[in-house]
Amino acid sequence: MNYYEVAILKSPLQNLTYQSEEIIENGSLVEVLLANRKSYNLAVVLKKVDKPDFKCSTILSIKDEFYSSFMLEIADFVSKYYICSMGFALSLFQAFDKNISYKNLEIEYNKEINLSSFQEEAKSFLDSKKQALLFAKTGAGKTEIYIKTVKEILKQGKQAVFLMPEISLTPQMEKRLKEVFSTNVAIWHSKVTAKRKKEILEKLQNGEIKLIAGARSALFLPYRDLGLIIVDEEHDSSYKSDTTPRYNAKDLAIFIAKKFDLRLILGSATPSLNSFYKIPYFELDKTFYETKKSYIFENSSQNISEKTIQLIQKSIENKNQTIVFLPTRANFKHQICFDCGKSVECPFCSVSMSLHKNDLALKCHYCGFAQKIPDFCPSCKTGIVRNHRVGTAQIEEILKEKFPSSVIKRFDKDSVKSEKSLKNILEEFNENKIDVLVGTQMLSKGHDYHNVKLAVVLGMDSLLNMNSYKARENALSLLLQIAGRSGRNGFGEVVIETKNEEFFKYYLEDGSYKEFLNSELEFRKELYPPFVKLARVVLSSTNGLKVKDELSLVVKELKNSKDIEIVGFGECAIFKIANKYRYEILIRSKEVKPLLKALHHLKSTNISIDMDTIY
Ligand SMILES: Nc1ncnc2c1ncn2[C@@H]1O[C@H](COP(=O)(O)OP(=O)(O)OP(=O)(O)O)[C@@H](O)[C@H]1O
Ligand SMILES: [Zn+2]
Repeated sequence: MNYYEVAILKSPLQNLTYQSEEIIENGSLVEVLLANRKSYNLAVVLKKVDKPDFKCSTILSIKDEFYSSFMLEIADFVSKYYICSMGFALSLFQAFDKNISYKNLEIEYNKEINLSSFQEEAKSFLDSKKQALLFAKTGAGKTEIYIKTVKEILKQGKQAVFLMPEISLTPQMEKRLKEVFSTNVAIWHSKVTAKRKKEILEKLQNGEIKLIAGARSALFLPYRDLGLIIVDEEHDSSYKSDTTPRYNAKDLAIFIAKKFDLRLILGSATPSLNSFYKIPYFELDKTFYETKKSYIFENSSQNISEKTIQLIQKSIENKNQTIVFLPTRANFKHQICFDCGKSVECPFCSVSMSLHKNDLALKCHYCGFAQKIPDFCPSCKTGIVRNHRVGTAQIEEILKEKFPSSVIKRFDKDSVKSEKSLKNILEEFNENKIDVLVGTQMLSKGHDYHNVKLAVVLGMDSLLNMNSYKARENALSLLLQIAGRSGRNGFGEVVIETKNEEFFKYYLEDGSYKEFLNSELEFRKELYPPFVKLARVVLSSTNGLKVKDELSLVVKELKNSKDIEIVGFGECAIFKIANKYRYEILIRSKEVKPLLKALHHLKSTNISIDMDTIY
């Protein structure tokens, strides 16, 4: 009899030992039955072990799929670093199929890529390093540099993966990639249909597909011989998963590239401080097309100022396109009573209900609860409720009123619900059928439309004032990214409504993002990443008293752990979500080892751990 340690897929359970008459290779997918359960579970054989001194169940069947040693090593790292079961870590991956064999097909590429001399210089630098950061101004033409590099890697018979924030996987990008790589490229993200995914996996394994362009999950496909990982817009927080394991695909890409000696290119106009500090970079600060940009600052207390409206009007008259950014969706974020001053809160979460006029409803953006718009304040029953902090829907409404004959559309989670609606709206915008597009963060990411000559940025102050060590970095990089959508070919204007003109103006006009990063490094010394490791522990439960007691215990335990420091603990900024009371503890350490040691010790089903938290 043989004995094997196996990881149960999609399960928080620790690894278990099973027996089998057969010799099973490491990484094989098998079927097992869990004690006390009747349903079958998929599991992965990790290694052969000695006969244990307890009785084992037998492995029921061996499947045709397997996980490569490359995958097993990465999953092992994920489970240790991001603190989850091996079963959860392996569940990130798509297994190999034993029945598909690989053919090394020759590929012909028709489209020539001609880089500018500046782009060539950047590329030479990237070629000279195994892992490097392309710190390239918006509109510098990063994509072109990536494409040329990918071509070379594929010519060597290797594969490449090109990660992008999900929203950048637009028809435009797809078209650009297909022009060069035709059937050798596939797009991969969560909304691709199951049928198409199956087809992609097959073709990736038989050698027809050589390049995958995708969201963070594209990192976990069955690559036979990966030669290059590209992480575009590497600063983007959507690379961080918000469910267990809370990995960051960008950081994981760095780990994989270093561990397996692969080429890695991180790219951004506003690189994260971590990458800037750790990875050798090339600064490309020439845009591909001749461009000129002017910044206009407005300090107004209105939702959108008169002057901004006039600029939009001028832009419309000139037949140019405008984008309007603000960080809040819906009509208004807060409803506050005129009389008693209380805000209308979700009954299940400690957050304000947002006003959605279209649906005649107040909605909670955390749990989805919706209710009728109340006529009077629910607290004092008599006061009239006022609206606060304007959102995209309201700005859309204001602009539609002002410019009735123009086409004004909204680009946010409420208006873009499917891949199809995303494609449609971007296509319309590309074809100049939309005059003004009002949207949230989704607007800022990588779009390349040459007729946008005006970008309006609202609500930056609420981002800058957020209670996070990253608030300045997040606000400034977002502003630069949005500004980068305007005037990509020729002249562009950017209007910023803010009470923090000094900060933004300095780095936009006199200083540079690099200067900002350097000043931020000074500010974070000894205290914050990249100089220390930061982890966030969240305890949550519907039983508010019990979870508070548990918090005290965990804090005590952590205080006794060596070489780590508790930065702070208490109620989460949003104390209640979906009826669960939430407490958090922020921990830091100069070294990763003591931090992981302390975190691995914590045992409770109410705990979730966020290593390298981005909050
Ligand atoms: N070598 C080139 N040949 C032809 N066109 C190019 C070349 N380089 C860049 N361009 C064009 O310049 C524009 C900007 O390029 P791209 O979209 O790659 O910029 P980017 O660096 O990704 O910018 P962002 O950071 O704003 O997303 C695009 O329209 C692209 O087609
Ligand atoms: Zn709620």
